[in-house]
Amino acid sequence: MTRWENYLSSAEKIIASYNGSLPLHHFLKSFFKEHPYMGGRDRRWISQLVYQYFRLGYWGKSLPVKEKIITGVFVGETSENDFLKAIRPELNDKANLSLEEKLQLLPLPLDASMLFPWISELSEGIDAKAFAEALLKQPRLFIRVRNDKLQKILALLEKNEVKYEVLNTHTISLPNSTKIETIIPDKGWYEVQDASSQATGELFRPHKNEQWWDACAASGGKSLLLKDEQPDVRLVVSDIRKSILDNLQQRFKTAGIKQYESIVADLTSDKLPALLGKRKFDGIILDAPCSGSGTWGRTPESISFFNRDEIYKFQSLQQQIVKNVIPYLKEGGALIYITCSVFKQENDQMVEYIENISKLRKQEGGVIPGYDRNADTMFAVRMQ
Ligand SMILES: C[S@@+](CC[C@H](N)C(=O)[O-])C[C@H]1O[C@@H](n2cnc3c(N)ncnc32)[C@H](O)[C@@H]1O
Repeated sequence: MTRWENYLSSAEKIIASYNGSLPLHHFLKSFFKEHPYMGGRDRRWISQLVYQYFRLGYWGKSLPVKEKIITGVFVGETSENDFLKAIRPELNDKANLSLEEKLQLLPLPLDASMLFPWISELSEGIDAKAFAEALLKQPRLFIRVRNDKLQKILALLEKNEVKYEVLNTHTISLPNSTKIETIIPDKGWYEVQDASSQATGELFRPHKNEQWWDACAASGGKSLLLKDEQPDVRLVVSDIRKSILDNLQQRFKTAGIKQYESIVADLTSDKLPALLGKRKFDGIILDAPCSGSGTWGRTPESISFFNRDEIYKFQSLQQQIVKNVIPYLKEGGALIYITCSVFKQENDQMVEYIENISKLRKQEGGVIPGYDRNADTMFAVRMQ
């Protein structure tokens, strides 16, 4: 067997044994631990083959796994590569064709609903074809520039010959494989944060001395965005998981942010008043637990294992959380409702729900498409 046939056979084995219960990158990690003779290059290629297989979603279920892997590499890679050269040279010769042209050459037709079978559930404003086809490609890595370090960061990227793109004064798009932490040693200069996630911050607009609550803070991506916009907000962060708030603490320390209060809280619990007392906030960021369907370009295995009923489980959790959180908003205060979902049940229908149960009205926002720049697709609205 050649090296390339070995890669293909390992990828087939991994796909046959993977059942979706662990994230694929964890599963691959333990697979490679059990096969320590595989070097870095082997691991990269095998992982890529497995990911390209899952990027095709429901397409080609009747084909042998091997054929689906080869097709995944053919449609997903934009240039000639050693794998196709060795395994299917006639496809390698066509690797530079456009996606449209490549789709004409496939053994079976491929449309958006095969790549993403829940097209009818998409939020208003999402271009279904563009969204689904973007799933074929690995998303980019994005950083948010902090402390006016744009020029210094660009100089380092150029020195390291990284092909970057500056999207705006604080967002840089980078190849996914960029080892950013070795290129920019000072972690205070930037945050790794998806371009669409960065864009949610445009809705915050905090003022000096205001009191804000990041209610599902996790490791603090949105809180850091808020504090960088207005360092003088008084901030409360909470999450149901203590461990993730420990990560937040570490991240805040690195970013030089000291003033904030951290609370472990289950937002579905009736114990919330005991934790928050009579406080009222000028702004609440509710980055709700959700399906994560807007980020499946990074975890394409999710498409093969997702069950549609889960959308409604998330919607019901979001309704419960929203109902408990809104009473803590001051009269005239702003609720920033965010998800990284593309489903209308978690987005548009939640806005309707909030308007039905409260005096809050949507002021601005909606879907933040990521498919035009190889980023996640998110949803963010400002309600007041
Ligand atoms: C989308 S993530 C938040 C991401 C974060 N805002 C950021 O920018 O990095 C949602 C968070 O909600 C938390 N969560 C889930 N269920 C919860 C609940 N019942 N009460 C409070 N937090 C919850 C999860 O632990 C998770 O960290």
